[in-house]
Amino acid sequence: MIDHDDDALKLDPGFADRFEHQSRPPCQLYLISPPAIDLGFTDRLARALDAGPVAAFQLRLKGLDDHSIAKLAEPVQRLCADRGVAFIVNDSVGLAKRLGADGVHLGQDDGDPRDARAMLGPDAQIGVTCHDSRHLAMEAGEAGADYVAFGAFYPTTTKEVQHHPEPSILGWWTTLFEVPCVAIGGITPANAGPLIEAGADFIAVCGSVWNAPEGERAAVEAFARTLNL
Ligand SMILES: Cc1ncc(COP(=O)(O)OP(=O)(O)O)c(N)n1
Ligand SMILES: Cc1ncsc1CCOP(=O)(O)O
Ligand SMILES: [Mg+2]
Repeated sequence: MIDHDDDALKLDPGFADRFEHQSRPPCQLYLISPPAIDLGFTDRLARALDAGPVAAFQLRLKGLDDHSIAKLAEPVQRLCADRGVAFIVNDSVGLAKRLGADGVHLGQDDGDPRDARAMLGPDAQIGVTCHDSRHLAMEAGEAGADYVAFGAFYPTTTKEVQHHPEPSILGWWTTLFEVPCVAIGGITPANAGPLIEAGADFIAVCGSVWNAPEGERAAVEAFARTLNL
């Protein structure tokens, strides 16, 4: 078992087998939906996805029940599928299953990744929020997460946050583990550099794309330049 003291960082032997020995693919963009959308959102999403490489899109609609989200999801999911972008559902394993999504993102109160795996199967992408905690990240890795997410690195108005990791947590993770890590929270084309250099496998972004004064197309183009894509 993992020692519950972050400073001790003791790993079980099985998990240690997943130590990193190879170079990693370049950092990619993970786009998160605005907290609320309407049926016209697909035009904006198409502009964003056509502006540069986007590895994954997360449907994160807070305050709606699964049935309402399912109705909004259908054209969004089709658009992602047409462009080869992984479609990830936030919070709800049941909704991810119902929609046949590519994966689900789980916060610390959104359920156990092992239960999600049992419901969604081996091919599902399961991500887990780990805030600023090495311990939570190792727990998520042990539980079979496909990525761990650290944040919020920068001030954000998209979500009330209590944890602010240093970029060095990304380097620590990538030095030790193969499971990809996602950096999130207030990331813009202008401030993403230190997170990419520290080792983020993905940068997850919301407000800097959907609230960009110059529009979502220009924002994704700017991220593509920052990422050298
Ligand atoms: C990629 C990614 N990282 C973190 C989160 C936050 O998840 P959670 O802590 O469950 O908070 P809500 O997003 O549900 O408000 C995320 N959604 N995606
Ligand atoms: C969902 C979430 N989890 C931690 S910060 C955050 C908000 C990300 O949105 P933004 O890119 O606008 O800060
Ligand atoms: Mg959540």
